[in-house]
Amino acid sequence: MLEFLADNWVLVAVALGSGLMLLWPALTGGLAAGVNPTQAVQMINRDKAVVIDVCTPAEFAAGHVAGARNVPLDELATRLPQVVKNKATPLVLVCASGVRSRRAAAIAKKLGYDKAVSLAGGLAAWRAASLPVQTGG
Ligand SMILES: O=S(=O)([O-])[S-]
Repeated sequence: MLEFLADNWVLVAVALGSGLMLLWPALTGGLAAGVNPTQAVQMINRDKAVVIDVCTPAEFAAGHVAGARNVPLDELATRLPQVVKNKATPLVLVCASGVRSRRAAAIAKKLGYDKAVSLAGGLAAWRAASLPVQTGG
């Protein structure tokens, strides 16, 4: 165990870091920071929310929230209305760690998607919560 920690201190540091990032929204407060993975799952299951991954296609192929659609951030404004026609649809925006998805949620709201939220902590938080991740385009 100790040997594992010593050999894999980078992994340990990343795990601690992502743990802190999970806490961060709670500390900084509010929905502006986005929803946590549990809240996102509830939105998906209960409200039939659509998950939009705003990463690049390469990042998306390497791993994404199961069932997510890929609309890279720089194409969001033009492509989102084609991908999700009904603006009343709840959206969960996801990226690697929550920075781009926050911007994406703001863009989606401006486009009229009032129920757009960002997954705080991004795919890292999703993985940390042991939720399903898919690979491939
Ligand atoms: O995915 S990220 O924009 O948070 S680095």
